[in-house]
Amino acid sequence: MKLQLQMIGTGSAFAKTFNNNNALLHLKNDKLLIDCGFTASRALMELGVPLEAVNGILITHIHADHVGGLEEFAFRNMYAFKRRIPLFVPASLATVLWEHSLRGGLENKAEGITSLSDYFEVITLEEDEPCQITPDLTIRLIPSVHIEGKSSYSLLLNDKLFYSSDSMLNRELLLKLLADGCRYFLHDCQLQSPGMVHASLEELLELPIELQRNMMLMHYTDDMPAYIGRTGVMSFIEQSKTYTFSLD
Ligand SMILES: O=c1ccn([C@@H]2O[C@@H]3COP(=O)(O)O[C@H]3[C@H]2O)c(=O)[nH]1
Ligand SMILES: [Zn+2]
Ligand SMILES: [Zn+2]
Repeated sequence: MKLQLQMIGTGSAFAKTFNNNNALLHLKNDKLLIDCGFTASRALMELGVPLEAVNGILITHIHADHVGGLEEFAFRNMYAFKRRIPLFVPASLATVLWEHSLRGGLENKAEGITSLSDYFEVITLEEDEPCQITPDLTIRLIPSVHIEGKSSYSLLLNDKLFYSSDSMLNRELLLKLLADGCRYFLHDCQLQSPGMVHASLEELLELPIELQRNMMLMHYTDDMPAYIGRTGVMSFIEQSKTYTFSLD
């Protein structure tokens, strides 16, 4: 299948000239948002995509640039669109997402609203088990190394496209995926070393060239333009542009 992927934002958590690093998948009958940060609804509006067109959301981990927009989606789906859309959440994060992030704004005991399931059709995803999202798209959660002691996940789409979300570099994993036939790698990239909780450009430039050839960089800081031409054969994925990936 041909996957149409549009980054509604490609910025790091604190970027101001780029939106939060969130992706919109334009599927045959669905629009699935991968992560929903605090800039997501404005980014969609600027792209001319009505909030109502998004009929599924997948969350990779609990940082505001990945979940900070969920409250608006919850309220608008409940009160304006009167529907519950699927929310794909890693099983390890389902309780935490409600208890530690969303409950403060969304709980309304007077109306009997006490859980995430009141707003969304919560579908929990298990690690390393492919989940059939649509008839022609599966997504597998791969635990990522991001913040010690906090669960976070990278994604593998149809075994062909790796989407790191937020992760430090895991060279062995990337090499194994490449050997197993993965064709595209979208990786977060901290332009200045050290990468801290992300992969740094310096580390990514040390990967075997056959991996770098298939690598697109995302989750970058505002000074990204100064790095154009300094990423070897790797390219920056551009905010707003729709890319087509062949996942057959
Ligand atoms: O132990 C920590 C925790 C957080 N941070 C910063 O906060 C940001 C949160 O979103 P992010 O995961 O996109 O990027 C993170 C980093 O920029 C960090 O440098 N070290
Ligand atoms: Zn992030
Ligand atoms: Zn993060």
